[in-house]
Amino acid sequence: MGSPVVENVVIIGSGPAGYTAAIYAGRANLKPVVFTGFERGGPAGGQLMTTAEVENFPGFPAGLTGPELMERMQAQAVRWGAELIPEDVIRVDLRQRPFVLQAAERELRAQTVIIATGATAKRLHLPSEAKFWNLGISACAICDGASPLFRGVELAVIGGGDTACEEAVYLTKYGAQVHLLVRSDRLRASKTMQERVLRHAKITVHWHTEAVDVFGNGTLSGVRVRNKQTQQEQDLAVGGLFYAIGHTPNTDLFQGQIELDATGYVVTRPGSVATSVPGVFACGDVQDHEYRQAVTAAGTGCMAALLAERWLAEQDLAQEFTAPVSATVTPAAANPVPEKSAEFNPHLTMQTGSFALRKLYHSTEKPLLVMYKAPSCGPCRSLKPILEKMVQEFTDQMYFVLIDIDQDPEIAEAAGVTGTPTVHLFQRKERLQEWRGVKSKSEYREAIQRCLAVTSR
Ligand SMILES: Cc1cc2nc3c(=O)[nH]c(=O)nc-3n(C[C@H](O)[C@H](O)[C@H](O)COP(=O)(O)OP(=O)(O)OC[C@H]3O[C@@H](n4cnc5c(N)ncnc54)[C@H](O)[C@@H]3O)c2cc1C
Repeated sequence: MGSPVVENVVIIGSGPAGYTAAIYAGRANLKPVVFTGFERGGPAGGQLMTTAEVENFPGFPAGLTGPELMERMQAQAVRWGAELIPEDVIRVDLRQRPFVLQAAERELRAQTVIIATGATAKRLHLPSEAKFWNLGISACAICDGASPLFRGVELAVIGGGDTACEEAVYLTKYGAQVHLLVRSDRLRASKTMQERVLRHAKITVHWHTEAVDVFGNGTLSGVRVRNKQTQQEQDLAVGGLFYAIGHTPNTDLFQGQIELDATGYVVTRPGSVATSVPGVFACGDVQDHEYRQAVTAAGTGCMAALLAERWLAEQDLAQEFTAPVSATVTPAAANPVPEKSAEFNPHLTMQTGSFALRKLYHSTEKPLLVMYKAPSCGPCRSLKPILEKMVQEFTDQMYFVLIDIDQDPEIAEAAGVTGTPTVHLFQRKERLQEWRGVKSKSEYREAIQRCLAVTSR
């Protein structure tokens, strides 16, 4: 047996930093491999998958949505030969060479590693937070704001920076009134953003205010807040609470193997993206607590790929691949679920819309997997092709129905959907399982296999 393949460069993460590194490494004929991430450090595509409008990325004068921008970057990386693996890296060994990276379904060896794992939204850990997580509390207004739970009710956002302000403005589309809870007497957001918030008729800013706990009956019905100056507490009746309180760098994988600073960010050399381990480079938010922008992440992604290329050449380790540049982007699944509901055809495994769901719920004996998504939900965009691909393993043995909660709010409400993505697995009208958020592919697959095993008995 020959020795296993050693990759030139493996990139961990698929935000602006990871995809830019992939574009540059691809153009250098290094055939980069990208672990896009899945669940552990946020969705594939990174933080911009949870934002509605990106208006400051150069080259798009009219702005575009975060998911659109990330789809474009992904397409460009694929065009230059990057191989995308939709898995989380769960372990790395940077002490041996080649470096070893362990993911859910494979182990890779690499001459160079580019860390582009970004950052994850922080939680407050209020006493009753876990009870209402996804039942009224969310860390992503852009993903969950459109859910029926939040329509026409009062909502609260915690935070005083750009994210909090952006989310408060966004939520005014759905909520009756939005309360912005700010710990100090000022907003840290950009001037333009501050003005939009302070002038908005549907936003009330509560200064010197912190959340103490949350309450409700099944779903969230309020938040107890304390005025930090007077120590007085009061209940704010809200049906939704959104956290926008900052991020933690996704570096737990690298603890003890590369130099991290006191807050967990990767330390890179001044003016460079080289880390304390030669051949390992870090780019984007994982090494930047100052700028944290898509364009700076992309800029450092470029630097990481150029330095990786240089390092491979110096060590005489580069293997060049001259694969033809593909003209088109490969869709994630060969037969994606149609986005709009067509006429119901029971012979198709993939279905869309409430009519198909009602029909199949009442008539089929086969396992029925239902995914609820929202148009602006980035994690939904990552999960949908993964489920589509997985469902193809069970073609004709099951059904998969996609519900857009914006188009079919009644059925989402009847199903108790409080955030997206939510996935339900039914068999013979019985709901066997519910998943909120993105889970590992094996979780969905194993549940379907259990269903099919029962059917065949
Ligand atoms: C709500 C919001 C709005 C924003 N709006 C703007 C804006 O308008 N303009 C702007 O310039 N910036 C904006 N930003 C900031 C911008 O999103 C970030 O600066 C940028 O996404 C950072 O890119 P990144 O590639 O470093 O990391 P991220 O975008 O955080 O991507 C990290 C990637 O790493 C992956 N990952 C993590 N752990 C693992 C693992 N163990 N294995 C495999 N993969 C892993 C994740 O899945 C993800 O793909 C916004 C951020 C937020 C939250």
